[in-house]
Amino acid sequence: MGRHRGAEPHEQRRPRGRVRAGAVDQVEPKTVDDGGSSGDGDAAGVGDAAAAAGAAPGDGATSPTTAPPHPDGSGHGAARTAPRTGPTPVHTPAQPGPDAIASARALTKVYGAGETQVRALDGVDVDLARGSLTAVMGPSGSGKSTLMHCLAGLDSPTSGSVVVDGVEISRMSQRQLTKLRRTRIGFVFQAYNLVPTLTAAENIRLPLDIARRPVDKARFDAVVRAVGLEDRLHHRPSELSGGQQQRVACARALIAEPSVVFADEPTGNLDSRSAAEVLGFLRRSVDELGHSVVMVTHEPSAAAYAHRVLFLADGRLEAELLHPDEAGILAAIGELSAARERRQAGSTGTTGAAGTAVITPADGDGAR
Ligand SMILES: Nc1ncnc2c1ncn2[C@@H]1O[C@H](COP(=O)(O)OP(=O)(O)OP(=O)(O)O)[C@@H](O)[C@H]1O
Repeated sequence: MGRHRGAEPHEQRRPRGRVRAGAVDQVEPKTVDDGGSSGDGDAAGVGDAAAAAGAAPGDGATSPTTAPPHPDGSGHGAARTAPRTGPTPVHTPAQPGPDAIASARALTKVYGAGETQVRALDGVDVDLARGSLTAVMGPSGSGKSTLMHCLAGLDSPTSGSVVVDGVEISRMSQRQLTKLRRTRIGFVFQAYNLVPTLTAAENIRLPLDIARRPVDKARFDAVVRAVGLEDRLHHRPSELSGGQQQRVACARALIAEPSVVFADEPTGNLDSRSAAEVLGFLRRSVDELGHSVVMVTHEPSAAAYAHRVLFLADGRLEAELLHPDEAGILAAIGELSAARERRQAGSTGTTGAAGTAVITPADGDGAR
């Protein structure tokens, strides 16, 4: 996946400080079996419709503003006053507070059994703030998608609890989870998952149509305006660029006013300009429309749009970074990776490169 070099998301102020990461003991074997995983097809109320191929960027569509206004941690445009810090351990209270839109406690997910067993999540405690954009990063196989799927009710945890908007979902039946996803959760996937035979407007309305809920015209117009698709509403996905298709998917995720939107690599298929448009929209949907968004990404430039970045490694929450910018995220990835290498070298008794690793996105730690 190429790196995005879109519009600078915000004023850059590089965080400083040392990593005080939590323990990450070892790399688990990465084995894929059929764990009855995610994606039961109704996530966005549209099944798993094949995405139309993204067309070239720069097609003249109305572009949403590309830069988030104030990614300062306050989330609502206040002047940044707090000094920035580097990544720090994640301290999660015993009970989720009212500000949490989604929470996990002791969240564990084990796939398979015996020698092929994989502990994809290993006791994750986290609160995701209401009215905030949270990015989840980590090396490939660290458990990002599994965490998102468990939080979104797409996958069932092996143990632990998940609360979404005040409702405990980890022991819900499939029927209850389906209803929850339709009513409280919005999804944006890397592959757009638009229905190719429907127009943009019909795709946006689909979750409401499936739920047999009326379309509030004012809400529809506001969402369409926010994603800048007023002049593309009657086009089918194949007539839209990749960025436009993903903006349709974002509008579809938001039309039903979900409690929280989960976005899995939403810019993974996009060029830098389209990525900036989509990320700018996701950020504005939080800052201006009051939504809550959780986004899995490998891209430091994408994570820089978030209020908070969570770093996963080996199924555990390793650290978090508040008030992130791209340089600070890159620095954090390097520090966390070096700390892991030091721990591994310590546990195996080897010496040498530990502590000297320089990790770039292309190295696959935090970015593919
Ligand atoms: N259905 C499954 N069956 C068996 N193992 C699985 C399954 N789904 C995920 N895993 C394993 O769980 C671990 C975490 O996977 P997950 O997809 O959550 O990681 P990720 O951080 O999202 O990775 P990537 O960045 O590569 O998408 C990996 O070792 C993966 O191989």
